[in-house]
Amino acid sequence: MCVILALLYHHALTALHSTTLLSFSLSLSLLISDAVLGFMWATGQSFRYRRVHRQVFLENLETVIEKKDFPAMDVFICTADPYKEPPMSVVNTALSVMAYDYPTEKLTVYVSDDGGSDLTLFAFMEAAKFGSHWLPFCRKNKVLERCPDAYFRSNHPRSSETEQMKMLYKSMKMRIEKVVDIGKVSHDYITGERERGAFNKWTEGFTCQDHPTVIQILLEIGKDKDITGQSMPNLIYISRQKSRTSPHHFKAGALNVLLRVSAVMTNAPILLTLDCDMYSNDPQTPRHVLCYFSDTTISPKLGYVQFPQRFHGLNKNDIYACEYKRPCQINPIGMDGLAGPNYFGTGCFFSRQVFFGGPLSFITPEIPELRPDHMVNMPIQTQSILALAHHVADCKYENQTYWGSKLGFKYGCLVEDFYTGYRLQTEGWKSVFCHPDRPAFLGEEPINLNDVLYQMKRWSVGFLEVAFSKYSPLTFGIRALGSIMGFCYAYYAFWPIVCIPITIYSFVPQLALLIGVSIFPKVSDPWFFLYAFLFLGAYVQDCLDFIFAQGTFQRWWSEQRMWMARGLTSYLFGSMEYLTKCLGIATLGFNVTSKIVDEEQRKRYDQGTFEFGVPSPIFVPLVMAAIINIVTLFGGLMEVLRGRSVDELFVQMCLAGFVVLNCWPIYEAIVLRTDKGRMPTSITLISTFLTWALYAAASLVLKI
Ligand SMILES: O=c1ccn([C@@H]2O[C@H](COP(=O)(O)OP(=O)(O)O[C@H]3O[C@H](CO)[C@@H](O)[C@H](O)[C@H]3O)[C@@H](O)[C@H]2O)c(=O)[nH]1
Ligand SMILES: [Mn+2]
Repeated sequence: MCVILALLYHHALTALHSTTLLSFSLSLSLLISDAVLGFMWATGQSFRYRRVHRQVFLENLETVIEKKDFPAMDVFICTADPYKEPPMSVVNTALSVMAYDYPTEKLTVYVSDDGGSDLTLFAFMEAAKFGSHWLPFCRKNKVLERCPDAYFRSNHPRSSETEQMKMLYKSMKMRIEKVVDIGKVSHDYITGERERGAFNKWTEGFTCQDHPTVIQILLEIGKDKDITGQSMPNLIYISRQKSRTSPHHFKAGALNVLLRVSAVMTNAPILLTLDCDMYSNDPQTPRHVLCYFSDTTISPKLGYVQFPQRFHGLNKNDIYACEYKRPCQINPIGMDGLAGPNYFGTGCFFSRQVFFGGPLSFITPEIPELRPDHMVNMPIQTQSILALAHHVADCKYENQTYWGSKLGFKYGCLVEDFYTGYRLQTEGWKSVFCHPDRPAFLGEEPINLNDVLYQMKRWSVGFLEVAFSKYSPLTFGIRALGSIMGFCYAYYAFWPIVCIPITIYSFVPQLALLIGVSIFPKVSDPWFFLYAFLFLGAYVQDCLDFIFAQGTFQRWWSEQRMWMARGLTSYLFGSMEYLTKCLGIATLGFNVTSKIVDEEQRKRYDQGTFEFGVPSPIFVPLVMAAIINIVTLFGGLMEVLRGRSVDELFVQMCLAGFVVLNCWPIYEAIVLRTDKGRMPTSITLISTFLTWALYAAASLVLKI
């Protein structure tokens, strides 16, 4: 803290004593940059005060609550587009939770299809049939991997029974993929009358933005049995009504419809929200959660139990730093000692109560059937229940209600998860971070750079929406949660503004060097040690934190590289998009991340090669930085060869050298590679031109 303050003081002093406009603006830009970095450092400290590691003792659970008293659970799975989120993968996710080691008659799986696609519905009809074989198979063989795809990919025991299962799985997969390929469910794929009826809703004029509600009960507790005669869990397909004239609030809107429909149909006190690609990797997970919900020392205020997002299929060095170790695994431990971790949007078990006001201030929903204490005592297929379910899924239902503001998941932010969790905590709810050794859920991350950067751009916009809303963590948050917890949320909400220092440090000292100005202290100057200390201190600490959390050095290197890259791309574009939104020029949308995998891309990804390929504008600032830094490095070397002292340019050259080291894959993609993932020539040309223009402008300013 002292060193950071000293540095800021140094910048302020140089700015005040500067004699020209140029040196004043240079010092000012450094002052702003370091102030932002200092702010991030300071708020980041809040994750270090009270770290808590929790452990459950599953063997004691049934001494506290008997199995017959286990609460019912409703699972929500969201999907939004059959072409970006293959129905086969959604089906796998659903099957993995349907097969939970939990009384099946207490389990309901709701699938929300925002894509309004008959392909997804078809896939789930197939899944319902396959499930009646899969569930008893898992129980009997005590299978750990209950996601069929993961199971058959893994090293499973071979027997005639598993082979038979595999055949069944493959034939289901083939049918689903065929239907998705053709793009429509043709008649020969539909077997029963009931099924045909379901597809009748897809009439002329049914589009994903404009269609009536579809609710289809695919499996019903008590009625549908698996092949051994045991009850199947409920499996319910929902595609809420959509209309071009009503806002649908993206995922938060979908979840609120699920909240209401499930209240009408099953009203389980515990809910699990899952993204369509996050399959369960451990059938014991609901029992872990019960350990917390039945712990009377924490339970009255316990709002949710969050599991970390963990991913499968990352390459060895995780080149795009998609493991998100810090936000998903390290920081929540720090928040757990305070009010508890933030909500990640997936892998989170809620108490239904939290969606109806604070722990001490219940807010009554419009109709009594939605109350969390309402008892459902009719079968879900009852006419009146179905009618009410359709009613609450209507796109106009929420008009003039508290949904999205005081009830349910909160609207108005592209990271509805972060915002909702934050608001729940400010209402007084606590949360718990549950991080067992065996990952409870495994998800997917994009494997090409463009998708990775745009995903982070969406988050950046969302974070800024929270940062500058009336619920800003720095004002409202600190008041409601206390300063340390408020800082934790501020750290995330203001995260995208690191684009300011990153952009400045990638261009300004370099341009200065190219026009011959030295802006950092000489090596012989005592202020130099300040720089050396801060740089080494920050990087070494960062690296150690990462490695102590079971990380590797290479993955840390990727992470710090992507931090830099995101600063120039996602955060920068996100901040600009947020600004244009504030000015009323643009409207924001939730672009679903594609989960489709191109085989060639997958191969390159597995080899650890960066994937550019598409001429995307988001690459431009990144390539510009790569170009200017390498030019600066050579320019600096020339200067030194011509006799200028290294002393003066040392810091600037080190900085350029460090960026060049990080940008190595970009130079490769521009110059050396010939595969489809190389840098598109148009991006290289545009970036070169813009870099040159920047340099020309900078030299012009200097002449004035
Ligand atoms: O209009 C929409 C848009 C998205 N989704 C679903 O939301 C989930 C997350 O979407 P994805 O494109 O995978 O976003 P990610 O960036 O990978 O997701 C992270 O960030 C989101 C917020 O931006 C959170 O909602 C997620 O839980 C979190 O994993 C998916 O299951 C989608 O099907 C909907 O249901 N309706
Ligand atoms: Mn996702």
